[in-house]
Amino acid sequence: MADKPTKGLADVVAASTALSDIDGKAGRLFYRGYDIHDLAGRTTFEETAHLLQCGRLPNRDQLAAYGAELVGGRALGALVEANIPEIAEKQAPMEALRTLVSLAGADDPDKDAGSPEANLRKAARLTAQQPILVARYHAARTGAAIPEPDPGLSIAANFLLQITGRAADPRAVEIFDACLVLHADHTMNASTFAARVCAATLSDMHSAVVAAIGTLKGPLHGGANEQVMRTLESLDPGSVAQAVRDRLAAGEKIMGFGHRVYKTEDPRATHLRRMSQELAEASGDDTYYRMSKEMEEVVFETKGLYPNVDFYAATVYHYLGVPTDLFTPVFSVSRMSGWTAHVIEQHADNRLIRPDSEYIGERDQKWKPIDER
Ligand SMILES: CC(=O)SCCNC(=O)CCNC(=O)[C@H](O)C(C)(C)COP(=O)(O)OP(=O)(O)OC[C@H]1O[C@@H](n2cnc3c(N)ncnc32)[C@H](O)[C@@H]1OP(=O)(O)O
Ligand SMILES: O=C([O-])CC(=O)C(=O)O
Repeated sequence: MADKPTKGLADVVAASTALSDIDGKAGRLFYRGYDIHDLAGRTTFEETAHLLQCGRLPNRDQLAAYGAELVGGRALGALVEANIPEIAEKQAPMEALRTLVSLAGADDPDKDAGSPEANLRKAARLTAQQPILVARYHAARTGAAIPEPDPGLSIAANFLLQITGRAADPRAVEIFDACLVLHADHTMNASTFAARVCAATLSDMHSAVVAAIGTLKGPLHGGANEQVMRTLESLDPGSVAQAVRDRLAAGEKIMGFGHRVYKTEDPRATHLRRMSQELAEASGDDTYYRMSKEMEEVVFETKGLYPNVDFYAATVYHYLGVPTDLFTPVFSVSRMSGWTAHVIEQHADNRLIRPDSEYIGERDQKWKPIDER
């Protein structure tokens, strides 16, 4: 007989990884041994993606080569191009991305290859294409003319350009770039685990990240950042504390709070809170930031819960001009770098992931013909 399961696999070690590490008690996060506090604001998203996918922080030559690969990888394939308009009309953003990335698998020049070299090329292309897919989806549904990707711009600068239609100011680009760095990888979170389960059957990288996108979408995971903004929009700025207390008393969860691993402040939230405050003050209307601070105080006072990465990311994206329903797609733009690195790592030392289950159903049932049931 199987052991009792741990509900939600809490504390179960499901994989070995050299990609990221969390100290949940101390509130620390590391990518390949580098403290997130040393990376955020000092290392670009491109450098971070190289660190995760290629194993080291790049020197100038390596970064130039990887950057050129990313710029070259931005071009979308024919099948994706042909289907963007209809998908934008019929699917919500995360559903659309799930479909478009699946189609991108059919367009990929390495689609029939699973070698380590092909996986690295696919990882770069997927990382390059994800922001373009979000922007092209948004343009198709709004009918807006979208600037062409600018080969001279970083992923962060190009994304803000394509989403808002104008060149973002350099500080906004720095902040958005740091957001991408902060969201890039996070040990065995649900979407990464989904990607690794898929990859461990020796399925291909596109299939694995499609599983991950579908998993990130849920409001208990990446979908929480959109819900945080919806909550802020639903509250009266004058009665935030009482409304949050009422919701908690009614047994509701407040999105953007709590975490399976962190028992103290999520180190990413420390950066995002600061960025949210800076952007709020620069915008001349800090209402949502002040409401967020009040929510944070009440949730801590009432439940002892800290904000997670999704809480202040919501107002940061809002102040940067990202539409609310694209917040989770923005998360996927960053996490694509981590998912693909995990697929590479899984394929490099693979064993099928197949846990056991505890049977809790009926036993010794007596079969009857259909007319006697
Ligand atoms: C990128 C990310 O994925 S970060 C997480 C994003 N998700 C969210 O912000 C959604 C809100 N938060 C949650 O639902 C949870 O805290 C999770 C999913 C993040 C972690 O879940 P778990 O580790 O399974 O904790 P679980 O949901 O069992 O919560 C434990 C207790 O804290 C409470 N709790 C946890 N989070 C919250 C919350 N946000 N608001 C109110 N109560 C909460 C639960 O109700 C539960 O209380 P109980 O023991 O009295 O029943
Ligand atoms: O680790 C988790 O469970 C969720 C999370 O914070 C992330 O994926 O960034």
